Order: sequence, then structure tokens, then C-alpha cells
Amino acid sequence: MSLKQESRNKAFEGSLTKYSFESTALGGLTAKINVFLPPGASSSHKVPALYYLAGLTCTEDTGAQKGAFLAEASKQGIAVVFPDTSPRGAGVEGEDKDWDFGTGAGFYLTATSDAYKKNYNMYEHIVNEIPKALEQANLGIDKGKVSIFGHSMGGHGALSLYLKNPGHYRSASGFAPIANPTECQWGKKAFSGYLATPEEGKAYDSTILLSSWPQDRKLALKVDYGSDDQFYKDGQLRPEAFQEALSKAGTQGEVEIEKREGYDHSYYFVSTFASEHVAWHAKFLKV
Ligand SMILES: N[C@@H](CCC(=O)N[C@@H](CS)C(=O)NCC(=O)O)C(=O)O
Repeated sequence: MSLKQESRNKAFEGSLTKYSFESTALGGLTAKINVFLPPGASSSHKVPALYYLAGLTCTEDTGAQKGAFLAEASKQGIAVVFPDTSPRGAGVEGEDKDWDFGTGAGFYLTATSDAYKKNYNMYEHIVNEIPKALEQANLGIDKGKVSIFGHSMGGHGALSLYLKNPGHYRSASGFAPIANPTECQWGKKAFSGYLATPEEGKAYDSTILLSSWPQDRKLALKVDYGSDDQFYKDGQLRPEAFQEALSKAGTQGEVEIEKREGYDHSYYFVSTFASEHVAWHAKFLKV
């Protein structure tokens, strides 16, 4: 599994490089990732990494181009890894029919339904495969210092991957995350298509996962959402359910959930709070 460099751009005194590689997790399809390295990162000076998971209809380019994360990442000396949002070209019938399912909508899970299980394994791709590929390439990323954040479907990915793997990620944050997917239309559609039984979706629902977080481990979670976000108003995000589950779980740690007045679901919202999120993660990544 070797990385092939597709392009490289200097940015904020560091570099943004697009790589492709043959992904075993995605059934042998070609996967693409963007990797931002801050100035000075090298095999003899390894830096922490923040994974950014994008939302429905997005690619590995969306966060890199529109997220406004790179200036703060450069300042903090943190790498940012931008994976894609689904496998591309699996050839499953119906995967390109809707914008909220199939291509561009992998939901960061391990598919178990017959049609999707060969390729739709974004969970394995993000949690294990990409870190391994980056380690093999010896780019200067410290595999022991990793955090994760994301937007919308990617916010669901960030929170659920963090909660499913206590100790693996140091912190997780979401911009308008789909925080309770078993109870919203996007999540129900994804889980009924990708999973053999929709019941299995509970294992990817951050609101449900909170109750199994070990009591002796501190949480590091941050969530922002906009009061004028149409998808929030439509009940797709459900941050209140997440907040209620947090209070019930009673788990200690650093948790910030904020409703941002007047903001919508777009990258104007994401980029407004981008630096704040990167700086927040830096506190956990740089100790
Ligand atoms: N295409 C959808 C909207 C999808 C959407 O808003 N996707 C969000 C993530 S859930 C996004 O980030 N889109 C890309 C962008 O804004 O650049 C629609 O027609 O309503």
C-alpha cells in the first residue's frame, strides 16, 4: 500500500499534498487523501495529526480548500489529513442515484449489507488504513498523537469514531454534526442501505455511544452548530439529544457545545470557527 503523489502545493509555509493509493478497506478501489504538513515536519521531527472528515456530497478537497484550517494548523505545528467521504466507482447499482446516499455519503461505517460490504468500509479506511499508509510513507506524522473533527456527516464520523475507540483519538469535534443518526432521515437511510439490519446503526450513533464511554476516562468533545442551519431545523442534526445523553452519562472531561446565532450549514459557518477548533485540538495534541 504505497502512496502515489498526485499534486503538491506550498501553503502557509507548509505543504498540501494529494496522494492516491489502492485501498484494501475499500475493496481495491483507488482512494485519495490530502495531507497538510506544517513547516518543519519530517521523519526526525514528527508532528501530531488532526483528521478532518467532510460531509455529504464532499470529497478530500472540500475541507482543504474551503475549511480555512491550514493557517492555524501551520501556526500550531499540526498536520491535517483530509480523507474522501466514500469509495469512488464501486459500481453498486443505485450508489449514484441520491446525493445523500452512496457516492459522497459513506457515513464512516463498515457496511454489512450484501451490496455494499465489499467497498463501503470508510470506518476501517479512516481508523486504521490511512494512518498505516502515512506511517509507512514516513512523512513526519506522529501516529500516537491523533485527533479528529468533521462537518455534518463528517461530524458524525468524528464523534462516533472517537467514542467507539476510547484512547485512540485525543479529542473530537464537530461542526453541525449529525449527532443522533438513528433518529434522523439521513441516518435511517444510510443505515438501512449499508447495514444488514438497521439495528446495527446503534453502534455508530454518537448519542447512544456516550453511554458506553468508560467512566474513568475524561471526554474531550466540542460541538458547534448554527441556529439558522436548515438541516438542524429539519431535525437531521439533533445536538440537543446528544447534549441530553451527555448529561445523563455524567462523564467528566472537557465538553463544549455551542449554538451559534445566525449561522447556517455552509462552509461560511465552518470557516468562521475553523481556527478555534484547530487551536482547541492543539491543547490535547501538544501535551
Ligand atoms: N447537495 C445538498 C446539500 C448538501 C450539503 O449541504 N452538504 C454539505 C455537507 S452535509 C456540504 O458541506 N456541502 C459542500 C459545500 O458546501 O461545499 C442539497 O442539495 O441540499
